Amino acid sequence: MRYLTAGESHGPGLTTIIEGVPAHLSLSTSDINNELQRRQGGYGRGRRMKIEKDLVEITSGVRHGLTTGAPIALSVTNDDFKHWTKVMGIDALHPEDERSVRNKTLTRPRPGHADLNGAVKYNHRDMRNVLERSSARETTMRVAAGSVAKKLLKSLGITVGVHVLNIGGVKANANYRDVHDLIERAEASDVRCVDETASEKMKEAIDEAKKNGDSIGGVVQVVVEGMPIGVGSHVHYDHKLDGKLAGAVMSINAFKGVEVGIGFEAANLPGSQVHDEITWDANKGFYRKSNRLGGFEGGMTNGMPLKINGVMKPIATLYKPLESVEIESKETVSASIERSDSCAVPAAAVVCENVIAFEVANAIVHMFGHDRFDRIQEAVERHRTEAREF
Ligand SMILES: Cc1cc2nc3c(=O)[nH]c(=O)nc-3n(C[C@H](O)[C@H](O)[C@H](O)COP(=O)(O)O)c2cc1C
Ligand SMILES: C=C(O[C@@H]1CC(C(=O)O)=C[C@@H](OP(=O)(O)O)[C@H]1O)C(=O)O
Repeated sequence: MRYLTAGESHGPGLTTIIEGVPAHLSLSTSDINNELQRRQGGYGRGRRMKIEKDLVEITSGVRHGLTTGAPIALSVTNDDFKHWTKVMGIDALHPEDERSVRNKTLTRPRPGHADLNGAVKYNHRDMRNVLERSSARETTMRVAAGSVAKKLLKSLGITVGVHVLNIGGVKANANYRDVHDLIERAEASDVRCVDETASEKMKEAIDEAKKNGDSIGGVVQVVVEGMPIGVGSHVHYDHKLDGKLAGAVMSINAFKGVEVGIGFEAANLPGSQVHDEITWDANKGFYRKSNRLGGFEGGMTNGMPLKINGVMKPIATLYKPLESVEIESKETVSASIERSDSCAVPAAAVVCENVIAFEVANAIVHMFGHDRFDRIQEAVERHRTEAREF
């Protein structure tokens, strides 16, 4: 499976086309809308999310509630476009609209954003041409594509959840029974954190950053339970699933690092405290007593829950802006200020969950490869039985 996205932040709307989704998978608009709604929420979001009501339109690839095997095309309207019709118009600029466009022209690049690099690359004197596409508004469609993958995984008994581990240095005590408990508790929290005490402190940290015209980042953790053993590959670098997941996480706006299992902590510990001992039981087959390696060995799943952490840097647009240079006059100035979130970690957690779901589902379709979802279901069940009896 693969997908492309298109759309500008304040343009008419956003689109994705997903190719390779097997036929006969049950899929409804509400499966997608539920995920889109989750992405819009979370403490620390700015005013934009009050303007938008992200609702998907499925325009191909689904009939009578089932996928057909054809490309699935999804679109979401930008409700904010009505305030931007002159600035973001598709037709050639009309002279009487020039003033409105000039008012929104971006010439003071924001450190930490794509503004300057994109402008030099494409020779844009108005960096709005860069901002509009580099904006995380695009993650709406990544979540839409991921929600189709999540539906596929759910139908195979695989559950994906996410929670926030750290916001601005406030760390959560990440105790949960299983992924279902994690989901219930994280979704009940304004910051998607299972630790109620830490949730309150995280909210205070967000308020404090906002008050100071500053921003904060954090760490999110995606957990995937129910994975069959051996998904991914040890034989080709580009089929190693942990590598694919790391790439997917790093491709999210503002994500600067990825950890699998205990991640960077492995550098500080001896092997005896890192590797997960192998054990066997007549009912379960092979399993591990611990899960420090986050469900991966040799680029493949080992049957334990997948645990992937993503690190998000603080939001780049600052209401107390950093120093920059005006690109025409070359004068030292304060960077441009755009309406902004003060912390998007709880929202970005949903993006992280969905991009991971897409890669995991893709690896499953690759391994159990069929055009028909019912055949994939049978093949996964057979594989689970064989693994148990191995
Ligand atoms: C869900 C989400 C919301 C974001 N909201 C904002 C925002 O309101 N303002 C901002 O400057 N950056 C925001 N960002 C981050 C920027 O999009 C990101 O820093 C920018 O695209 C540059 O990419 P890079 O940080 O990966 O280099 C957001 C990111 C995500 C994932
Ligand atoms: C629109 C979304 O997030 C936007 C991401 C974003 C950025 O610079 O990445 C900047 C802000 O855009 P605006 O200036 O229009 O408020 C966020 O609101 C969204 O997540 O749907």
